[in-house]
Amino acid sequence: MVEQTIDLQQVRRDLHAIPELSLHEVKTKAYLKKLIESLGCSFLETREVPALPTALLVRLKGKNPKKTIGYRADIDALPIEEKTGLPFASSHPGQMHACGHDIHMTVALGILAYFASHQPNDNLVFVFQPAEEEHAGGKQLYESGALSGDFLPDEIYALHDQPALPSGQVATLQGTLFAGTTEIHLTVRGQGGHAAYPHQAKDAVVAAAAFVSQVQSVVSRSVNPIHGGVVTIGSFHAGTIGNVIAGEAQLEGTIRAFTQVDLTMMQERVQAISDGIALSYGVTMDLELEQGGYYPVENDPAITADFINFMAENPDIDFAEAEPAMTGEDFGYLLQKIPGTMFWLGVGDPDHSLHDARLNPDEGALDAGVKAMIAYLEWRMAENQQNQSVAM
Ligand SMILES: CC(=O)N[C@@H](CCC[C@H](N)C(=O)O)C(=O)O
Repeated sequence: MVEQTIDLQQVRRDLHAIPELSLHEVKTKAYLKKLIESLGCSFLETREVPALPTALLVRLKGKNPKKTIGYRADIDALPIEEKTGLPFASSHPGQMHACGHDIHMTVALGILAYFASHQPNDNLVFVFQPAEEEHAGGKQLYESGALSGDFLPDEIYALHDQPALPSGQVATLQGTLFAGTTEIHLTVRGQGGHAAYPHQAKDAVVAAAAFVSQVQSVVSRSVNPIHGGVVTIGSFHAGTIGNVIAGEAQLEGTIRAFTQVDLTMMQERVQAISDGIALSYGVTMDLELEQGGYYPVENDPAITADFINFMAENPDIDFAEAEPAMTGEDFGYLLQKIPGTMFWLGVGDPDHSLHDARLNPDEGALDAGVKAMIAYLEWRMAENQQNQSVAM
């Protein structure tokens, strides 16, 4: 029987009300820090990350540590105007926890609070990571060297909420769970002019529109259909008024695939299309393809087999095998460095997807997620104790 030592629903609502964009998670970090300090735990220490000031690492020293187990929660929000109408909706205009990172943080805090009052056998390191949605905070954190010494986990876990799954359901798979992604940042520069004299201008809207249309052929013509892939342009800004030809257009997008080989090939195709547009439309295409922060999320085979067996065999846990998804996650970068498992936690809102302004996760999932992870970690640590004593 696991008793919650913090009010999960209240914590989630507090965090939901103060969403902050990637690398600006100042209030969020202050909230996390205050709550963690209020636990008054004698075997808890925190580590700051000067290179990534909104990150926070927390270590619980184990009673008889054989391993250090990591648990990561991302803490940033999205530039979306919330449309849930909830009483605890975002108090920050144009910013929303529409990807459920408020849920991620609350589950992490629930696990942390439990082990702060029930000292674990192994060391536990909680990673509150900024900038998952953009700027590859996981990569930045790792490269800063903060996950080192006592704070370097032997294995690491993280969840992502999933509105399409029933509330509280845990789901994952052995192998690649999420795609690798590359952000697209494009500025098209032409020559503005009067709408009536297109021959004297270089229309950035027409060139950018051609780019948007032509990159659709990358997935349909260049990617093996059995492999799958995504090219989405999610943002397109240009022009000021209907009778002026725009001289500049700004586009943002994302390229996704399940393997680095496909991702690299797709990047090359997007680059080639961009070069071709520059030539044929007489514009400058300033194309930036962000590299390396969002690797495919590859679950470690052995650790994930143990995780799946435990979850599937536990009668108190609703477990399902997951299908791979085209979502990206910079936890994929951490999994390249530290073996571990990422899993979905169902939050039962099938009418709204992640990144929807109306997303309203069921809060019952918080308790289920915390209990499932506590049960798993206790079992895992007991196994570690046993295995180490047999080996000695
Ligand atoms: C789970 C989720 O929604 N993650 C984001 C990660 C963004 C990756 C990167 N910034 C990109 O846009 O390619 C997602 O959009 O899948």
